[in-house]
Amino acid sequence: MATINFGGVDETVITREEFPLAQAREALKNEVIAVIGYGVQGPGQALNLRDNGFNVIVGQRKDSASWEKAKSDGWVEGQTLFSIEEAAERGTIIANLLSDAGQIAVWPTLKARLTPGKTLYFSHGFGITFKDHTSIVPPADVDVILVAPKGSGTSLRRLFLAGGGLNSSFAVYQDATGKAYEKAIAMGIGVGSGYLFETDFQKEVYSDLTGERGVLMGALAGIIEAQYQVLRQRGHSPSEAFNETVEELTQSLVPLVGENGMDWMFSNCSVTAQRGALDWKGKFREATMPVLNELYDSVASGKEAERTIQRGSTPGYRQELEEELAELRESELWQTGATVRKLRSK
Ligand SMILES: NC(=O)c1ccc[n+]([C@@H]2O[C@H](COP(=O)([O-])OP(=O)(O)OC[C@H]3O[C@@H](n4cnc5c(N)ncnc54)[C@H](O)[C@@H]3O)[C@@H](O)[C@H]2O)c1
Ligand SMILES: CC(C)(O)[C@@H](O)C(=O)O
Ligand SMILES: [Mg+2]
Ligand SMILES: [Mg+2]
Repeated sequence: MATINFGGVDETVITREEFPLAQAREALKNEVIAVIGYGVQGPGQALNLRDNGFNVIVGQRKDSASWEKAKSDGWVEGQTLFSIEEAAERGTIIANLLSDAGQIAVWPTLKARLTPGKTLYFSHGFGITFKDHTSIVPPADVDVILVAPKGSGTSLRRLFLAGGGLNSSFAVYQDATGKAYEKAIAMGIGVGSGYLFETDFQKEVYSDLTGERGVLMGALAGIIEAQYQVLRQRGHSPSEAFNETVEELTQSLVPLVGENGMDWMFSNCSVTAQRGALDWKGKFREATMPVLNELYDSVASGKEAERTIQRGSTPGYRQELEEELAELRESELWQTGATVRKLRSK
């Protein structure tokens, strides 16, 4: 644990130096970690845990595409790859990495195998926080912990392979054994996190749902569409509109922000750009603040959870999502993007 000053505010966080991998392995040496679900976060966490030397098994629906993917990632049927029921039976830490809506249908299966002293692990505060909608209420004699990597499972794995890590939040909801806190931190290190910051289940889900619907995904996609449309309507070519909206953002400016902050990116642009961007930044902030507050209210009221569950438990929903993503992919904007990406190396 170290107290670190974040922009003037002290926070207690855990770094990999303070809680090294060897300590995490020692803390979980008697545990069998059953990763249930092999979608996006499942593979990232299971493979990182396995490569970090933990005792890991995977539980997944048989005869699904994810079952085949697990096999091709080296999980062996009957040894490290099982049905959900069998993995939950064998696991002492049950890592519930099913989709948030899918967790509802599978909950009775997991609950029946959560014998005293076991640990229930999540990567989202969704199921527990919105228990009025999910009915996920763990038995009192199990530990309930959370590690939520702040990024895609794909990036978690890629960064791990490159020697880095995604920062994760962690939380303890229920400490039946007195060891829940240590287990949560050890799991955080095991899955390949960068630094770990403490939260609670409600704060995790409120911030996560806001972030992904806001700046990280929803607002990003929306503002890109708006600027592209304005440029196209004002007579600019697809190439010009796309480069000025997306390609430059991803290839030049956001990497500079990631490297050394917003002012660093600004200072690597012309003074003309800096003056204009500083003048317009406030307008964008003020214009989006009401939308972001509306979004937060929608999350906190449970409306977003209700919709996630309602849509996510509708048969054919994955197909519906695929169709919406295909529509995005086939739009002029993103078709232009595909062409621009092909031309990158030419
Ligand atoms: N996707 C990410 O990178 C990411 C990042 C941080 C946290 N999370 C959280 O991690 C958890 C897993 O997310 P994900 O995106 O990997 O999930 P996902 O949508 O990819 O689904 C994971 C697995 O759940 C299975 N599944 C869904 N419904 C099922 C059902 N009824 N019965 C049996 N299996 C079922 C699917 O086959 C799939 O293999 C969620 O709580 C999510 O909020 C995800
Ligand atoms: C990767 C994200 C957006 O951070 C995660 O929250 C998710 O739900 O997939
Ligand atoms: Mg999320
Ligand atoms: Mg997230």
